[in-house]
Amino acid sequence: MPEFHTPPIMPMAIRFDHEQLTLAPAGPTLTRRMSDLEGLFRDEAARAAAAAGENPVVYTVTSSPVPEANRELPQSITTIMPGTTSGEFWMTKGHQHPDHQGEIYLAITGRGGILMFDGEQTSWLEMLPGTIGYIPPGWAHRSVNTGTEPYAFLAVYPGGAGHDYDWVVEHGMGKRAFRGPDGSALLRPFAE
Ligand SMILES: O=P(O)(O)OC[C@H]1O[C@H](O)[C@H](O)[C@@H](O)[C@@H]1O
Ligand SMILES: [Fe+2]
Repeated sequence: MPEFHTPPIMPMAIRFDHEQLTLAPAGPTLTRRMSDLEGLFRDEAARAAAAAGENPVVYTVTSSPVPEANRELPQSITTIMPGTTSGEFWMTKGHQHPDHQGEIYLAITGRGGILMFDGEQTSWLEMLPGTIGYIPPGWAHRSVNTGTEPYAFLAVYPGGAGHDYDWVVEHGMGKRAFRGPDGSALLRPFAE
């Protein structure tokens, strides 16, 4: 059998803690605060003011030890806090896979959505606990918390796909998700 790592990755069981929203054994984790999201919300001035003030945590990503390497299938739990910035729901940065490969998300808790953009079309998937969202190759993707509790999902993705954040800065995401009058998500044109 070919070996891709030193030491090789061995079969493993990964435990998901539904209360803590953690994986064990654990791999890398990251925390993204408002200061990490420059230029991504419609109201950049409001984002900058929040970053200069309390600088809240917007989301965390905790991974298993499976590496982001070709042919591996790493997993992560992303937890997005509830909130809005000038009415726009809190969200992940969003990225395109430089190597166009698909990805799946499984919603675990809370309420959210996946905004996808292929450069021409926008797609929006409602994500409730138990929903599996499929992201086809070539669709940039951003997750959004549309509820009032933390929204968490499991992602399983090809380890060699990579993360291109500049693509989203260059092309946008087609639409943005705002809190509508009744509290539910209202999609508006990206630049409106
Ligand atoms: O990378 P972001 O756009 O900030 O999204 C946060 C994370 O969401 C999911 O968990 C993906 O599988 C991760 O690869 C990604 O890093
Ligand atoms: Fe991805």
